Amino acid sequence: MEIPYILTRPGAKAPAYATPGAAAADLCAALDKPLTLAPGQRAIIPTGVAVQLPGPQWVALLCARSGLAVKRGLTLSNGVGVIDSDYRGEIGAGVVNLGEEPVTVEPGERVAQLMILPVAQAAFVAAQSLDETDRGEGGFGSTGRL
Ligand SMILES: O=c1ccn([C@H]2C[C@H](O)[C@@H](COP(=O)(O)OP(=O)(O)OP(=O)(O)O)O2)c(=O)[nH]1
Repeated sequence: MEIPYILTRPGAKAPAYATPGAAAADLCAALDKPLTLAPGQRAIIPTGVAVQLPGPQWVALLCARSGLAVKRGLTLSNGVGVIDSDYRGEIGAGVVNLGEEPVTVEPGERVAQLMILPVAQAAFVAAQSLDETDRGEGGFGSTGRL
């Protein structure tokens, strides 16, 4: 499938799959100078990319890059970003430094990855009861640790 995009800032980079067959395309920091986040500090990093999804049956999910998160402590402050199909603005990466050291993001550095997925347009229907399952209401670790 083709996803039209525009670059909204000078120096912005197009979304790009790091390897053929990768599930998500990397987005880069459209910064004009390095940005340093202190431990615990949050920021919105502009990506300089706006996309046009084909319609409401599609969503783009903005996900953390695991290396950045695991090695340097920089992850997405909102967990996963939901990019609605009707959104035409620049995609921003809300980040937080969860580490104990300052983290510097360089201009052009890959900061997040964008995954395109089909999505169900569900109708939520109020009901009197829900059908029974083996799990029932068990959750939050109800099956134990091992
Ligand atoms: O990490 C993100 C998450 C969202 N967005 C953009 C695209 C999305 O379509 C829009 C709104 O996101 P969301 O619905 O999560 O925001 P909200 O906090 O519920 O506010 P809104 O009232 O704008 O829906 O913001 C981003 O650029 N990056």
